[in-house]
Amino acid sequence: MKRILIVDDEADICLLLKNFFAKNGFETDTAANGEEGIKKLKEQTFDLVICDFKLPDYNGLEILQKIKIINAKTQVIIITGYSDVRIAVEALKKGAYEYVTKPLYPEEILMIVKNALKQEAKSPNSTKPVKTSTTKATAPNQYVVGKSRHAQVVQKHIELIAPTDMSVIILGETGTGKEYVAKSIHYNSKRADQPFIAVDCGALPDELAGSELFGHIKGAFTGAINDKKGCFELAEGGTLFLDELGNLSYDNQVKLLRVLQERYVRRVGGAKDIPVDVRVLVATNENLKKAVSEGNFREDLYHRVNEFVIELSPLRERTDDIPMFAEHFLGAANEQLDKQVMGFDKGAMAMLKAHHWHGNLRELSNVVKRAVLLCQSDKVNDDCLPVELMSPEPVSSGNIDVDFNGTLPTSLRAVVEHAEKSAILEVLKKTNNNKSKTAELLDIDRKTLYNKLTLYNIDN
Ligand SMILES: Nc1ncnc2c1ncn2[C@@H]1O[C@H](COP(=O)(O)OP(=O)(O)OP(=O)(O)O)[C@@H](O)[C@H]1O
Repeated sequence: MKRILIVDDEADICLLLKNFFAKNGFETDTAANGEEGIKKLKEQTFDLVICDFKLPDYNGLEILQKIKIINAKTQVIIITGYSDVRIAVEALKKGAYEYVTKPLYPEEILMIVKNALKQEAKSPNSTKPVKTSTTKATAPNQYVVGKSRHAQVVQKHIELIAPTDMSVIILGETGTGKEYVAKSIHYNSKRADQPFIAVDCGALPDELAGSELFGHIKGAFTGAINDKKGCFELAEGGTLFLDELGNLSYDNQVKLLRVLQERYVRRVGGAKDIPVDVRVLVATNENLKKAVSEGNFREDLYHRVNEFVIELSPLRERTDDIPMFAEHFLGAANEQLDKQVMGFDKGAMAMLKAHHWHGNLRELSNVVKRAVLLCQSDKVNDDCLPVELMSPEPVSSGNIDVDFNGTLPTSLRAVVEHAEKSAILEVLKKTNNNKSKTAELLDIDRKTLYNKLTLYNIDN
């Protein structure tokens, strides 16, 4: 029986999840803070941890790091508020399996938990922060090109560059699809039948990076109990995708440059040069050029990998692509959740197009998946979308009408009331007169909202 640890300082959430997972055939335990969770993880083995991002003693990234040190095989799912999506994405980079946003829907977490545990069972090597991808996982028909001009240009570049052996730097914010582009280059190249190996250099601890990339021989360091191939050898004949290249230590940058120039690797502790034929694609969401000028990234390595650049725009700058991706994610979610949601109604699509999407396609995919899960009708409507999507800009006094038509207000109280009424009217408009959502966005309860509607003579 798989074992799950739930770490959350909200006793209700712990209890709800504990009972729900117990009913679904898991053995569960809970901890009210990070320290207690760590203690339990040291004493017992858990297959998976569901952990709140904001604990009284640790934040999600800190606790994630500690969990992975105790047992790198333990899958971690982070619970976060919607506004923390950017930090949650950071957690994914540091080895979390997935993040879920509040409010929690047990069915949604159950699905994620099952997938996480399946993946763990399938890949005995998952102790290593190395992701290997197979043809199946990247079937070209899952790749959406998009219809914006930007997407069309990117596609042209992929087609142009794929058949060559050139190194490519893929630039873009988190979740813009850099790894997808790398896979598309690989599967459109003559190396398509050979391995595609992805390494997240951002998740590689410095002391492990050399061995992960170049391999090691038995006895090279404490813990090197066997000879091990590195990613270059694993990718032989195929493509190696180095994500977050900017995070590689200077020392490993030197070694990497040597491999790229001389086309052989030497395992850590080894004396033999092993020839390698590997195409290297790299991605970064940092400004590598700036890192070079600041002396944090080797200029010679930068020039070596910079044979061609593909830059992916943030989703908010190519809103024409949103409907197509949303439909694609909807199809995937229908399949995964065994649902038959037909599409999005006008209001929901308008909200998707207006949102800022800090987490880009990854965030859109998660939002659509949850919407499909919650959807009770044939189309996704605004009720199924996170309330945060209702107000693309945070409600602030800057948005609120405080104009008294040139006359001076009679009292400070009148100013407050005027601002309050304007804020309520504005949010009601944005939510299509939905009282629950209006109250939620204004952070008041429904009763208070109704009192204020009466006070300010607002129709309801
Ligand atoms: N072209 C595409 N077609 C379909 N889905 C895509 C495409 N590009 C990205 N996605 C979706 O967006 C998610 C994030 O993509 P990907 O991992 O490639 O982004 P990334 O830029 O490499 O992210 P990070 O910087 O965080 O590593 C994918 O899991 C997939 O669901």
